[in-house]
Amino acid sequence: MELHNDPLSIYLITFFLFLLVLFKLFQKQDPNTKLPPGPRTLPLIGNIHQLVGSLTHHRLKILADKYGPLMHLKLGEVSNIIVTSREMAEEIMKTQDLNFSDRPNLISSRIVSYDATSISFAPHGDYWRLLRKLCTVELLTTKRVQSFRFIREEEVSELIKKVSASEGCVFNLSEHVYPLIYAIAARALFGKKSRYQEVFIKTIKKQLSLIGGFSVADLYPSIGVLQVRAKRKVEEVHREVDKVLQDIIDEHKNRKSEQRETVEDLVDVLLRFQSEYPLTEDNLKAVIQVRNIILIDLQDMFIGGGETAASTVEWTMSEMIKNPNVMEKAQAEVRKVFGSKGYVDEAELHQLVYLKSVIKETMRLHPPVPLLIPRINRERCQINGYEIPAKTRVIINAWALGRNPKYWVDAESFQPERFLNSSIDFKGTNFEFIPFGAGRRICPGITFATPNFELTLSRLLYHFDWKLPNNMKIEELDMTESYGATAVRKSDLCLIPIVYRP
Ligand code: HEM
Repeated sequence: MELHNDPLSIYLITFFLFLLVLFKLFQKQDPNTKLPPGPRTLPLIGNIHQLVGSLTHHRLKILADKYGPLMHLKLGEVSNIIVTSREMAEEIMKTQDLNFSDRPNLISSRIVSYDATSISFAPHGDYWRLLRKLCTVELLTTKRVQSFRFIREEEVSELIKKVSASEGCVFNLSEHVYPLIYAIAARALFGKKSRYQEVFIKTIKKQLSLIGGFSVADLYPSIGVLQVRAKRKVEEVHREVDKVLQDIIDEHKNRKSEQRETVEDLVDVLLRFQSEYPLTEDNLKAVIQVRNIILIDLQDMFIGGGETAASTVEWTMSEMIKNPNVMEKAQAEVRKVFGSKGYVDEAELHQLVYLKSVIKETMRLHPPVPLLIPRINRERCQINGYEIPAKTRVIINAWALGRNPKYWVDAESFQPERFLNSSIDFKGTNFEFIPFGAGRRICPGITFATPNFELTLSRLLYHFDWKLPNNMKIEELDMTESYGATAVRKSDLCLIPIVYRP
């Protein structure tokens, strides 16, 4: 055809071939080509725009349905790998767990965790091992958790009194459950008479709201101005928390022996640990760290123990209201087990097999920390044939795993029966169900959290029948989640209690 002889056509074809060669060359040289698949990135923002519009864990699930269970997303300047299958989660948290045991160096976590010296944010290594050991042999042992039984029983009794006083009226359960769980954590940490309890709760909550979600400064670590601004904001709140923590520690240190309580609180344990810690002169760094251990563990325990357990109580009650047959069965079980005693205590909680399944089912659909805590890999590695460069952020979507129809029959429906006679548990070995994470960095607070929500729920079920207010239909109960580090209910759960009189 004449086209061949037309100079413009020749020019266009040559130009096109040139582009093709360039593209191929670019493809060969680009190390990103072996990254897991993901949506195309835009200059500067990468894939940030794809996360806008709804909650991050929801958006990530939609994207993973399209691009696969190991997906690459560039958020700002930072490469992220999003994990959404049981197999990939196992690869990260079991097979290659050691390599993936570090946490990213986020600006907020650096500041709130005393330059990443908390258990949650410390890099994997000797120092972190020391903190974990402190948890497993001192702070969060079954024996220690049992020693706080009287605190839980007293605090839950207070709640029950308040609910009874509101019989037949609308009772805002959310407004009471959060302070209850915080009060239990605070008493376990500081002892009964801490005048700092309320101010501590307030400042920690302010801090929590700052560290939730993605911060722009963390997405653009090379832009100094952003770092400075973010740092200033977080530091301001952190200074308040630091002051309260220091006051609490000083108060404990200065307490005379007759003022001490019979049961050691966790600050006492930490202080004792400090005095037992071998402090040598040439180990000044360790002295600073030991001070940090005390300060930071208080925060870890408090943040970990508060919001998460309270949201579990709130979601479990919400799901039971939405599924009245489940509520009836759970109530029948609690009333049968404790009927002869006439009250609920911790001694027989292990008998509540059905309620435990209800709690598991709630955590499957509403894991309190839906994206766990991000990790990074120390060394470059391969997963499923894909290349993962060193220091890539890894986000595991526990929320999506819990709703994947590949692992769960009728995945979106609330069926606690699926956990009856099943060995599936949240202890980190079933990677489709990991509300507490898994591997080396699994939550060390499971033993502390469990009696908090089990006792609260069983008493709420034993003493009351529950109704929705204003003739609301169960389909009308709003189940929207709010945005933040933890997936709590967006609207408060308000119900009408009717006292159960056997
Ligand atoms: C329903 C209650 C709770 C849930 C759902 C929960 C969930 C989690 C999750 C998902 C992680 C990250 C695990 C990972 O990276 O694989 C974590 C870590 C952690 N949790 Fe919890 N948690 C709860 C209660 C508690 C309690 C009561 C405490 C302390 C008293 C606590 C202390 C911690 C600490 C210190 C870490 C950091 C562990 C590390 O990085 O080595 N948590 N938790």
